[in-house]
This record gives sequence, C-alpha cells and structure tokens, in this order.
Amino acid sequence: MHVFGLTGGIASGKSTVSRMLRELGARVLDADVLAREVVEPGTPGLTRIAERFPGVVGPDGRLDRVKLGAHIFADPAERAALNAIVHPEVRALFLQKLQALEAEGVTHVVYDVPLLIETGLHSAMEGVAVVWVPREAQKARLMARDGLDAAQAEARLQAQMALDDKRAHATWVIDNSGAPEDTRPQVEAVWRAMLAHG
Ligand SMILES: CC(C)(COP(=O)(O)OP(=O)(O)OC[C@H]1O[C@@H](n2cnc3c(N)ncnc32)[C@H](O)[C@@H]1O)[C@@H](O)C(=O)NCCC(=O)NCCS
Ligand SMILES: Nc1ncnc2c1ncn2[C@@H]1O[C@H](COP(=O)(O)OP(=O)(O)OP(=O)(O)O)[C@@H](O)[C@H]1O
Repeated sequence: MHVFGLTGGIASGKSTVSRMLRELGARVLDADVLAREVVEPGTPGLTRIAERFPGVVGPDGRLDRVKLGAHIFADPAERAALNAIVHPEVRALFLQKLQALEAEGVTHVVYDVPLLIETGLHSAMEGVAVVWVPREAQKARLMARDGLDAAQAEARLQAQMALDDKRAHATWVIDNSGAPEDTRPQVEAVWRAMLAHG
C-alpha cells in the first residue's frame, strides 16, 4: 500500500484539491471526517470530551462544535488537551480504514490531514503534497467561507504552522492562488507522480 499525505492550511484549498484527486480516481481519507466520526454520540471520544470540557455537549447529545471551537482556538493549552483526546482516536480509525481499503485491493491512498506536519505524521508518508496560497488569500478565503471577522480568522491561522513553513516539507507544492483551472493540471501531475510509486 502506498500512502501519501495531502495537507495545507485552513481554507487553503485542500478540499478543492481532494475533490479533484477523487475525480481522477484517487481514494482519499479525510482526517476532518474521521475526527467527526470519533466524537459521534455514544463514542468514548465524546465521553472524554464531555468530562474535560463541561458544557460542550448539547441537550441533543451532540458535540457543540462552534462552542468547543471558540474555546480551543483561543487557548493553546486547551487545544492541546483536545488534541490529546481526539488524535489517538483518529489515528486508530485511520489504520482501520486503511486496512479496509487494502482488503479491497486499493494500492494508492491519499490521506488529507490539516495537521499532518504539526503532528509529525508527514514522516510516515511516501510523499507529501502541500496546498499553498499566500497568507492574505488564505485569510480572505477563510473569512468569506466561514463568516469570520479578521480577529477570529487570525486566531485560527495562528493555531497552525504557516503555509510558507509547510512548503519546506513538501514533496509536491500545489499552488492554489490562481483560479481552480490553474490548480487542476498541478493536481493531475501530482496524482501521476503518486501512481508512479510502486
Ligand atoms: C474544535 C472543533 C470541534 C471545531 O469544529 P469545526 O466544525 O468548527 O471545524 P472542523 O472540524 O471542520 O475543522 C476546520 C479546520 O480547523 C482546523 N483545526 C481543527 N482542529 C484543529 C486543531 N486541534 N488545531 C489546529 N487546527 C485545527 C483544521 O484546519 C480543520 O480543517 C474540531 O475542529 C475538532 O474536534 N478539532 C480537534 C480534532 C483535530 O485536530 N482535527 C483536525 C485534524 S485531525
Ligand atoms: N483556486 C481558488 N480560487 C478561489 N477560491 C478558492 C479556490 N480554491 C478554493 N477556494 C475557496 O476557498 C475556500 C477554502 O477552500 P477549501 O474549502 O477547499 O479549503 P480547505 O483547505 O479544505 O479548508 P479547510 O481545511 O478549512 O476545510 C472555499 O470557500 C473555496 O471555495
């Protein structure tokens, strides 16, 4: 099994790139999706979050993501506490999904992880694609997409390694600062390079 990392920063265009990869036939696992699955009602993950962060589980038994997000993005220590609960669960679920894909006969998998480099997971990958945009474009797209003000967007950007630093760890840099039509051929080239492994 050949496993490649896909990362970027918040609102840099990872989802856009992962959609293009899927259109090309790639099987993509998304850490944000896994991170939602491990905190569904009834999971040990949600129980531990409810204990550590009182008040973030709503009356419907579901995680109040807006409330928890406002809390952890404002405080690095609280964020680390949440990561310590969620990340091991995500890791275990990822390995489970990978095994299922392997059993299906899939040979090349892309793992889309916003914190791939921050968590050191990039070193376990056969190659790493970083979706890069200039910081100002990233902030503007984040504010527009999520309806955040400049300070809220800045807090989320500060919670991650700068894209200019992530580039240094990239096997492939995908420049998403132009129009999507400019991004697509870069994604095609990266997928061809991934398939050339093995
Ligand atoms: C705090 C939570 C509840 C906020 O949920 P919300 O629906 O608003 O955001 P969502 O999960 O879609 O994440 C949006 C983006 O925020 C960034 N982000 C999320 N968690 C973190 C984190 N712990 N540290 C830094 N950036 C983060 C990522 O770029 C992510 O793509 C949620 O992000 C969460 O549970 N985070 C902890 C798990 C985690 O680290 N996820 C990231 C990949 S494993
Ligand atoms: N090339 C582009 N030109 C203009 N807008 C873009 C481009 N690529 C993405 N966007 C827009 O920027 C925003 C962020 O893109 P996207 O959701 O793909 O990022 P992401 O990295 O997956 O973000 P997150 O990690 O926060 O989920 C979206 O609103 C998207 O429509």
